Amino acid sequence: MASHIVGYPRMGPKRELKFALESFWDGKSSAEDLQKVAADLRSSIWKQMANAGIKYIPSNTFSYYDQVLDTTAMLGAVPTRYGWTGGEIGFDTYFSMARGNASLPAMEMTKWFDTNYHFIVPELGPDTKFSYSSHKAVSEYKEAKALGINTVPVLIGPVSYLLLSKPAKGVEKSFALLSLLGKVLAVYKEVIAELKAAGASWIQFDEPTLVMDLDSHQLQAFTEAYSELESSFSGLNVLIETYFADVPAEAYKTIIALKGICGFGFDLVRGTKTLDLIKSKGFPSGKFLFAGVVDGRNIWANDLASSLSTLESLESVVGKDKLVVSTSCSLMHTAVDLVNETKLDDEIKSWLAFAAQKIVEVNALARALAGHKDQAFFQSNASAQASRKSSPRVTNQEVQKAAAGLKGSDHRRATNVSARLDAQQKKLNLPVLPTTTIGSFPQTMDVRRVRREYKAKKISEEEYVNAMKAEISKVVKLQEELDIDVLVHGEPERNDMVEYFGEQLSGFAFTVNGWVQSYGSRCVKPPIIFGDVSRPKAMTVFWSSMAQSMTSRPMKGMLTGPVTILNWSFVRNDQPRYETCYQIALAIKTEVEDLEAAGIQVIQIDEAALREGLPLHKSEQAFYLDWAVHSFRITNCGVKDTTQIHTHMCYSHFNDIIHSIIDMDADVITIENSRSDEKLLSVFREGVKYGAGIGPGVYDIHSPRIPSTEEIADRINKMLAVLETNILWVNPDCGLKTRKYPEVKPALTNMVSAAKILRKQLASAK
Ligand SMILES: Nc1nc2c(c(=O)[nH]1)N[C@@H](CNc1ccc(C(=O)N[C@@H](CCC(=O)N[C@@H](CCC(=O)N[C@@H](CCC(=O)O)C(=O)O)C(=O)O)C(=O)O)cc1)CN2
Ligand code: MET
Ligand SMILES: [Zn+2]
Repeated sequence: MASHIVGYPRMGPKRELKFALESFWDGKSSAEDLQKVAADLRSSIWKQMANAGIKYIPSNTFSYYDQVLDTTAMLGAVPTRYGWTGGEIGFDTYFSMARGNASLPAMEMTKWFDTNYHFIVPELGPDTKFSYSSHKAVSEYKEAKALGINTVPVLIGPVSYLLLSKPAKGVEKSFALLSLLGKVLAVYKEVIAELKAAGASWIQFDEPTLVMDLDSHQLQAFTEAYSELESSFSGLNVLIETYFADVPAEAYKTIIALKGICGFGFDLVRGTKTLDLIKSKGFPSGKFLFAGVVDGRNIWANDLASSLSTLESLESVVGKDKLVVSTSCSLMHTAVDLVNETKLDDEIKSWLAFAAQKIVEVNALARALAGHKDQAFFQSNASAQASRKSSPRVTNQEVQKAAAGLKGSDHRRATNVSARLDAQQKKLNLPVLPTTTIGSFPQTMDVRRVRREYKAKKISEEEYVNAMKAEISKVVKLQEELDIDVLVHGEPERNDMVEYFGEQLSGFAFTVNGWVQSYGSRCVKPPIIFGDVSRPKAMTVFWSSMAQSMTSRPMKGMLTGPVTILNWSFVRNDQPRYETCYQIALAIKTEVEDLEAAGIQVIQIDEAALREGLPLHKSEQAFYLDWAVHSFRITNCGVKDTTQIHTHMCYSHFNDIIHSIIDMDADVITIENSRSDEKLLSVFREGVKYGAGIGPGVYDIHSPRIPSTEEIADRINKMLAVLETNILWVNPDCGLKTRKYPEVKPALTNMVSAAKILRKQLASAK
């Protein structure tokens, strides 16, 4: 019985890669320094898996930035504007595509399925030339081999690569990306041949798009692609790996019929219906089933007894020697190693398994199936499962009762939105096209240092509060100078918009090193929701009141909404996600009430991750949207008409969920927009009625580029063409925390100037 790992975190147990990358980007270290850190990380991961007894160890799951970008480099599909002229792609071209350079913006980045990981979107067109231009997969394979470890090189499959691409600028939107399949396959054949020559006996193709609702034409592409590659596969074992959801029945039928494929990997944690499919539709004889029973998306210790019984039930379907124990997806979506957690107590620790521990679980399951069950390991796992089920720390009767009491009511504000906006305007007295920002201001080195020193108890609470007060005052003054209408306090006291709230809520635990890559060198440390959630005391009132006292302009209270806290945390798996979400909603509701009572007139409740949590299968989306939108409304349905509720969302791919956004019934929504303006505005052009306030972002905050007054004015004009003047707000795309002041000041100056130019135009047009 064998064991397999789909992929492994590459940032390192203490984010070694992050620091090496950022130091290289800042010109503080050389390319060789960076390569050395990377090689050390890879070798230690491979050895760790080999020592644990894993049979199929992945390689090429390392990346300097992103695995999709690595594939673009492998295929030589560099957009022409980056000026690459051929040859092996080096750091210059690679990081220019990833991050932009002095003269060019970066390529677009978007969410990897329903995770908080972002990939670089390939830009392709009929003229894209493909050539084998990065031999990374082969060199990593050889590197491991030199260490005595025969790995399974992992490639993003050709069909998923194309389905995740977008037509380049200037190419018809309707361009059939799949028409490039033949050209792409020609490069894959070269890669396969070289891997074979280097000694590879297995290759893994990640084809996660197979879990999406694909049409027959898209499914046909899989048949075409893998038939075309079949002759290259002779002498090789090929695994097609899927993850993140159920594989729909049609897709299952399509792939198990493929010839030349030796094994199929399925996510059996999020894909429980796939398990039924395997049992009911059968599994091709003689092929390997890579059964993903260990959760790669979460930090809970596996319920080994339950996994073992799942695996045993599969043995009779696929045959004892053809069943491989695996992870549900790459472990890059979970934290790295529990060993480095010094602040978690032993009880909670016994409930957890990070990537390093999950490897051991996979192997223990494989050995148990082979008749070598480690009784002591299984026993201690069983007692940990039992302690988690019965621990009084998990249950809070009062919270359970309050959450259960929510049923049956849909929690809506009593007055309709236009009447509320009128009532609010009487108090706020804002100009047309009011200006605001999304919340955070630059997190300077100083701000981070003060927070770090306070956490390490190197400075007193008083010193900390004074430093934060000085920072907030600086941010308030700056906004007044810029003449912004609705102010923010800048969020200097927050490490992260989710972790910050997690740290103050009951039912949450947090890690010291539980980092997960979000994009490039940026990581997040998702809090762990282990029990019923409640709010012991006010979380933001102190800071918001302090900030409001510094200005006569309205100061936005700033909260993270329940759906976003849920989606960006490690969530308990012993109750449905919506139940946890309702509990968080009740906790945020009390905070909203406290802010209102403290005299805060505008409260923003961010739901940045609402879109991201949308289930991958259309059939499950309505249910999710229903409880997610309901959770948001619970937080603010009790406020006065005169209290203005804002919300904010990142990522503008929500034309398909616009009715749910309207149903959130916020007074004002600010939305990321500038990287895809036509897309968002088209929804309104197509006649969707929208009566609440709306601020589509007028400039991209992900880039250091400073937008001119003219281009911002131009953007606002485009918005005015489709939206009523009296509902439009002017704001950036998202928070400013990753930017620097020399970028933020001129950008906001230009934003306010643009708003003023348009106000004049509107006034003279009357
Ligand atoms: N949870 C979440 N998901 C999100 C976003 C978000 O804001 N939050 N935004 C979108 C984009 N994703 C992002 C993800 C991470 C970061 C980001 O800036 N991360 C920081 C870490 C943020 C953090 O928690 N920082 C802590 C701890 C910093 C730290 O490690 N300090 C070191 C020293 C190094 C230093 O201070 O720089 C130490 O204490 O030893 C703090 O500032 O308090 C990073 O990787 O650098 C930004 C955007 C989508 N998903
Ligand atoms: N209020 C938050 C901020 O400005 C919202 C960010 S959405 C990722 O940072
Ligand atoms: Zn945002």
